[in-house]
Amino acid sequence: MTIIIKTENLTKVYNGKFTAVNKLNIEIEEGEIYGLLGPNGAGKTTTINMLVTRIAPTSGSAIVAGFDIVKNSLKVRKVIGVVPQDLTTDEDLSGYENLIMVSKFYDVPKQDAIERINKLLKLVDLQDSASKLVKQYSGGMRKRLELIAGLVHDPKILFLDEPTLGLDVTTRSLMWKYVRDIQEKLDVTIILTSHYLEEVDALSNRISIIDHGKVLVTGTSEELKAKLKGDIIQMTFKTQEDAEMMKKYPNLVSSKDLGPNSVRLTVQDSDLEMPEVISYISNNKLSVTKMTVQKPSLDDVFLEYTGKEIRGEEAGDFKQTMFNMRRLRK
Ligand SMILES: Nc1ncnc2c1ncn2[C@@H]1O[C@H](COP(=O)(O)OP(=O)(O)OP(=O)(O)O)[C@@H](O)[C@H]1O
Repeated sequence: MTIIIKTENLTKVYNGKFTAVNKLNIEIEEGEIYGLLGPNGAGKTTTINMLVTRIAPTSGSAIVAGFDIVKNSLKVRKVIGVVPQDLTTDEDLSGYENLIMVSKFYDVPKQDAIERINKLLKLVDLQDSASKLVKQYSGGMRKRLELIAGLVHDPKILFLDEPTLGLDVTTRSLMWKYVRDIQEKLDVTIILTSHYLEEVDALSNRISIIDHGKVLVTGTSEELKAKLKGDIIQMTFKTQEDAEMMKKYPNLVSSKDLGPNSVRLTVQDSDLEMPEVISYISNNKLSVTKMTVQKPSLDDVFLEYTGKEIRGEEAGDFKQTMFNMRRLRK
């Protein structure tokens, strides 16, 4: 395992008083897709801006592909690609012309550039639209073009800032396929920031959750979910008395009120616990109108570590089982 990015106590203080990134220590492995997750203002963009040498750290250091971000910033810039949140391609040029322009900016020799561009266009299925003007592209095509524009100079590391912001759900998941293909076929390390939890979950080999400029936890999605130790059962009853009675169920890790007549229970393992829960409901003649069982999602992990909720547009992350109480009573 080779570490391609390493930060040591990386710190950014704005205007001499506001610490946006606070002694941040991260290690990113070569070839991985690494997701940086955090609530608004957590310090993600500031961290990325320091790593791509856009802004200088106040203290601490970082090595990117063997180069110090302060002492060797020009060398860092040659080995990284950056795909910012905002669109950068020129609408009045074709996709191909845009990529040629980028290759000139990076001094890529002409023949190498042509070969590389053709390969990249093919990789994201844009080869047939390469000569069209960008203003004729759909939102998804434009994002794909932006993605490969960051790869024309063959960087070792690609920084992707919110790669699917503003795309619909279907186009977004198609984009994930292209990001995965790029990581596999071009052997590039990808650093991803996104506020779509399901995106970070689907793409990243490892995730760091950051808040107040510090790493709170790092691991694979499964490792992070496993840290929560428990599954969640949400129930709504006909009366508040029944909901209160349910909170007395003996095998709980924790319980929480969820509004009128509703509770959220955490149990060690819902698969093992459900028969007991159902017996308890039946023995105590509780009247349940709705029950949902869910394995911990990245949402729950995020909530646990940051105390805040972050929500993508769709919560497709968790296994969910609905129990109809009429069936339970049979
Ligand atoms: N140039 C600046 N001058 C002063 N404060 C700044 C500057 N840039 C960012 N900040 C502050 O630093 C903190 C971290 O900002 P940053 O943009 O890095 O967070 P973020 O995690 O990327 O948030 P978001 O998801 O909202 O983009 C915020 O409180 C922000 O207001």
